[in-house]
Amino acid sequence: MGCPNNLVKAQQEEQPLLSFGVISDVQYADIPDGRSFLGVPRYYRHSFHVLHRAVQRWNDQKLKFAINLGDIVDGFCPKDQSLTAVKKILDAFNLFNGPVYHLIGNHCLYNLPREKLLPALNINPSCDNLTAYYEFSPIPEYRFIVLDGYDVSAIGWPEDHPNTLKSLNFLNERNPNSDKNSPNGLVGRDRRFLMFNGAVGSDQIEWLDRVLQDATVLDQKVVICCHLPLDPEASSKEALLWNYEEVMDVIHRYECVKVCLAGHDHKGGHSVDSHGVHHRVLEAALECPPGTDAFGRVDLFHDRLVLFGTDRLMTQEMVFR
Ligand SMILES: Nc1ccn([C@@H]2O[C@H](COP(=O)(O)O)[C@@H](O)[C@H]2O)c(=O)n1
Ligand SMILES: O=P(O)(O)OC[C@H](O)CO
Repeated sequence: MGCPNNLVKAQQEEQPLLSFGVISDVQYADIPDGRSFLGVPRYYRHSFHVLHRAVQRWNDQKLKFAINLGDIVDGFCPKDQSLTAVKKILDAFNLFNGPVYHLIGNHCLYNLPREKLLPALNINPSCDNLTAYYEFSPIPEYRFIVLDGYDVSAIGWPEDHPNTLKSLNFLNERNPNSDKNSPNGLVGRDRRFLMFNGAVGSDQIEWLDRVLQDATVLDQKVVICCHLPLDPEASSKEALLWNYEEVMDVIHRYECVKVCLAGHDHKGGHSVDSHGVHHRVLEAALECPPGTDAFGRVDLFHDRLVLFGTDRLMTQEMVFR
């Protein structure tokens, strides 16, 4: 685990309020190694071993919970094996001695429809509209908000669902390519208008606003989790949430949001935005060559959050404004 000396010292001096585990983009499939569209190697079978080692480490460290930032299975997984692959990954997560909070990603939705995926991931079991946003407060000082970045998207909903039709219209107006996953010709932040991305819908925006009001009243610090990154400085433009500006406008109305965690953009990244909010995109488990890892432990303090990364997942201290 790479860990600068001053962080080791800080860790020895002060006990965190709470520690939890993080991992993103396992994208497991029982298929040979491959590459991304841009040629980056992807190790579909090895990612299972990365997850397995993560869970062992989290148990050794007695972490209170874990967050999976999405994409547990890959879109190349043969569709008759989707359920088996999801079960294999969830069995590995279930070896963790604590709750695991899951986010959905585009690759999850390539494999299973929401009505199968959400119960499997124990997301919103009592919710009948198949949305995947929720919140939890593991200690009184902190609130975690999980956003559903595919709330409005052209994947994961039935073909004739209003969300699918609305999203296809949205993409047609912004991306002239016949392959709506191609950013060819799109410039700057407009390169995010791709089929493998999505948006946070209006109901979810209103809900987010209400939760942030409540957190403010309770004097809680907030960590936002979304599979899709929310800040262009932390991520490739191609990976951003379609309406990241709208979501960040809501977040910036409040002082309580300190950190946004994301996945999707496999190389990872970090930025501090104009309001002092940290954005940390996690390096993908899928892109770890055999024998290497990408997972982490996060320590929460009153004035900062420290991510201790293993191997390819970079260590990051995020001091609050
Ligand atoms: N620069 C790019 C990136 C992607 N695409 C398209 O998206 C698909 C998924 O990309 P992966 O990196 O996850 O393999 C890919 O098959 C392309 O259709 C693209 O066109 N240009
Ligand atoms: O996880 P994928 O395969 O959808 O890839 C997403 C891209 O890395 C976003 O830039």
